[in-house]
Formats: sequence, C-alpha cells, structure tokens
Amino acid sequence: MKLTSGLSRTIMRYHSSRSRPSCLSNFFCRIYGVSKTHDTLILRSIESKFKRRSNTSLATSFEGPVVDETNLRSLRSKHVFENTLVSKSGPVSRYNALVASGMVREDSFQRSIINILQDMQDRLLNYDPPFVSDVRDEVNDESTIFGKLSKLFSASIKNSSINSPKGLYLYGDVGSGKTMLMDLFYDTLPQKRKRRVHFHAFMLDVHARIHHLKRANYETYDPIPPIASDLAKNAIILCFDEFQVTDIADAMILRRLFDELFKRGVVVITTSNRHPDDLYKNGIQRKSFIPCIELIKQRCQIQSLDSGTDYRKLQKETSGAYFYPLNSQTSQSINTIFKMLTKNRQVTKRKLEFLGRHLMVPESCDDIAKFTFQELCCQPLSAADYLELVKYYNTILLTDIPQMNLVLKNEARRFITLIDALYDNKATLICSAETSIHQLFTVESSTHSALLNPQSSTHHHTLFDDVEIDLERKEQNKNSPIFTGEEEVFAFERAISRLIEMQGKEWMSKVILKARSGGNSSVARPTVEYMG
Ligand SMILES: Nc1ncnc2c1ncn2[C@@H]1O[C@H](COP(=O)(O)OP(=O)(O)OP(=O)(O)O)[C@@H](O)[C@H]1O
Repeated sequence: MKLTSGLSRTIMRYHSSRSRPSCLSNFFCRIYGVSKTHDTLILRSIESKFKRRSNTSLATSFEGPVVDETNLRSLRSKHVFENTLVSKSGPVSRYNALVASGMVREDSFQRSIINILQDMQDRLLNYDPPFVSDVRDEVNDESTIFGKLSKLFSASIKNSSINSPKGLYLYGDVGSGKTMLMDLFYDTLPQKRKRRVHFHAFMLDVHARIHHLKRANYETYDPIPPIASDLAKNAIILCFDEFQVTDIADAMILRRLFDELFKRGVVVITTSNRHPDDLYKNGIQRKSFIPCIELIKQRCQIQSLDSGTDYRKLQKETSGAYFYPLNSQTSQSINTIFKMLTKNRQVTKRKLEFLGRHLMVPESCDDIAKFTFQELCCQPLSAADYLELVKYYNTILLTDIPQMNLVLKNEARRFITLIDALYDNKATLICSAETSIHQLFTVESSTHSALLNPQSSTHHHTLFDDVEIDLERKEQNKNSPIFTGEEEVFAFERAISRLIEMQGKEWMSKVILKARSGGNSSVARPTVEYMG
C-alpha cells in the first residue's frame, strides 16, 4: 500500500494537538511544504478558510450566466502575475519575466506561440468592433415585425464583420502550457470587453440561456442570435480553455452560435487537445458540424504546441493525498483525514438545489465534502452538477475509485469532468483508488463494470428538446464510433496529468492563494437544504 508517511505523521500530530488552528497551519506546512516562516497571513487565511461556515442563505434563480468564470481562471497566472515583478506590457514581456524569475522554463515551442499571441494582441489594439444591438431587438420570429427587422439587421452585421482580426486555435499535447500561454495573453489584454472561460462552463451557460429564452418566448423562437448578441456585447474577445465537442447537442448549438458570434465581430482564442479537423470525430450527424470546423479554420489561425513535454509530470514532490490500493488501511486513512478536517464541527447531509436540479452531498462540513465514487460518478450527473459542487466545496474526499476502462466509459467521462471542474477551481482532492494514478485508466475491461450502473442524463434530455434534436435518432446511433471510447481514451491522458499536478506540493500553494483572495466567496450560493 502506498500511504505517504509524511501525511500520516502529520495527521497523528494533528490529533495529538489541542490547538486546532495552529496545528492546521502545521498540517499544511508539512504536507504542502509551506515554509513555517512563510507569510503568516497566508496561514491565517487557510485557517479561516477551514473555519469558515458556508453561506447558505442566498437562493438564486437563473437570470444570466450559470458560472462565474472568474472562479475558473487559472490561479497559476494569478499566482505568477501577482507575485512576480514583471512588466505589464504584453505576453512576451510577461513570459520573459517568468523565465527570468525561474518560475517557468524557457521552451522554444512556447516561445513561438507567445510571439504569435503578442502579434495578435498588437493587432487587436487597433480593432474597432462593430456595433451590437440589444438582445430585445432580436426577436427573430419572422411572423413578427421585430423578426423581419432582425433579419435585415443580421445581414448588416454580416457585412460589418469583414475586418475583424483572426483569432487563434491552439492545440496540442496535454500539459504543454497552452492554458498558461492563453492566460498570459488574456491577462495582458488592455481591452475591457473580454471574457476567459472554461469551455464546459461556457456551454452550460449557453444551454441555460437557450432554455430560459425558449421557455419565455414563442415555439418558433430562435434563441441563438440574441444569445450571440448578448455574448458579443459583453465580450468581443472570447478566450476558451479546452475546446472540445463530445455531444450532439453542443455540436448543433456551436455550429450556429459561432456563425452568429463571428458575424458580430467576436474574436475567438482557444486551447484544445484536438486539431479542428478531429473535433467531434465520429460524432452523430457529424456532417452537420463540418461547417463549424470550416468556420473555425477560416476565423482562427490554427497552431499546434507539440513540445512533447508534459510539465505536470516534471514535478517531483507530491503531497500524498492519493491512497491506493483499496483496503481497510486506505479507507481508514481517508476517514481519519475527514475527521481531522471536520473536527468538532457538525457533519451533515446536504441537498444542493439549482436550475431545477438537485445534488445530494452525503457528508459535508463547511467547504469539505466526502463522497464515494459510486455517489459522484455513477449517477446521472454532468458538468453542470460538478461545477455547482465546486462553488460550495473546496476540498473533496472521494473514496473507492475503481480502475476505469471503456466498459466504464460513462463513469470515466464523469470522473474526468469532475477532475476538470476541481482542477479549474483549484480545489483539493483527497482520494482512495484501486490503482496508482498511472494505472487508473485502462483499455482492458474490468470486473467492476457489472457493479456499476450507467444512466442517462436528464439534463441532456431537456437540452435535446431545446435544440430540437431527435432523440430517437440518437438512440439508433448509439453504436456510432463516438461511443467506442476514442474520446475517453484521449481524455484519460489529460486527467492523469491533472491528477498528478493536483497531488503536487505546488498545488497547495495555489490553494493557499485562492483562500487568500477569498476563494469562492464571490459566487452566489444556490439553495441548500440541510438533511440533518
Ligand atoms: N515552460 C514551463 N515551465 C514550467 N512550468 C510550465 C511551463 N509551461 C507550463 N507549465 C506548467 O505546467 C502545467 C500545465 O500547463 P497548462 O495547464 O498550461 O497545460 P495545457 O497544455 O493547457 O494542458 P491541458 O491540455 O491538460 O489542458 C501548469 O501548471 C503550468 O503552469
């Protein structure tokens, strides 16, 4: 069994201490290698983070974006930019300063991309985007006078977008620095009308807007143009992290949405693990998605970043919060950590309610929650649920993770989505698993498959209705190659890379900085029901 002795020793020390806050400081000092002489404010902020009670009084109904994307920002960039004396003039000077400070290793592949991003930023300085109308002017039901006017208006937008600069589609290997480079670009952009968002969160926002508009308007109402206008009004430069298309609903929405966004002069910068030609590969009705690929290739410069280096795997020190294999000792270790983190405070069962959905949290205390893999990855949950979860919980304990394979691809896909949500929010993951991180995903079938029961997502059924996708046809196509797991195998690599980084000592320093900057406190909390 691989049980990190440093962690267990720290837990023992924690238990033998009477003073919880100072002991907690020691706990983090030891596990995450934070120097004891390190800024005491940081340690105080960790303590207050763990003492903080969750705010449960704010109930929200959907009026706009589902996710506050400021919480999805890369903390590395915050960490790096706020703590290094650097010139604020552009991505190249930022990159130079990071290399000079030793925080980033000089990388010739990254260097060529940062030069491209610098040119792009220079071009954007002179960009005068077209005027975008108000959402309410875009009721495009052609049976109404507004609809007819809207059609005329769309034609005029089309002409005005001709001079918009090309964006960038940056694709390549896992962990090669795509997000870091995009963040350097984004953070140095002087424009205010910009938005940086994880692609999952962006699509959830779009789904929610579609549903909201469809419910409030006519049957024949086309929600895409007004949504595009609203998005363009708020951000003329849109930066997406991890562009990926794995489902038909997203494919059909994107085809139209991108067309409308580009017509409104929006410039898209995105990272992805896939070349545009490989997006939604083997997907149902893929032919209908090809125009979207062509549009991306037309409106974005396509660049690869294939340095062959996964920087996440270069880190040497780990925090030891990943326990394997599954046995009584590992299970006891997880329970001990949970008790330690929640000591003297009430552990409750909770029900999170949002957008007409609910998510059960079996054991929780402040911003710490504990689940089994079965509870979190074998239920019909989606990115929306996991992003909601990380609004509340900054530390997740996840037990009994099985080795995953293509038979368990629904569970694997959910687990990967969960890891993405935790990673993007700089959350802490403490877990117990059947195998080491490197062996967590396999293409072999597993004996566990019979134990787990995949179900379909009700969220997607609603969405298919909203975008008028024929579900019967989807069912007929369930043997389509997209269900062979090719996408999952690809995503496994990214998840492994991220899990490794999340087990590293450097990860905790990011968590500390997040706590220091107030964590998720800016996010409106949805309804929570205490179950006792
Ligand atoms: N040149 C570098 N020197 C040191 N660390 C780096 C360098 N480039 C990237 N990193 C670090 O490696 C990690 C992975 O980088 P990043 O998230 O940007 O990769 P990515 O290509 O976007 O990965 P993915 O495809 O999985 O999303 C981050 O913690 C980042 O700060």
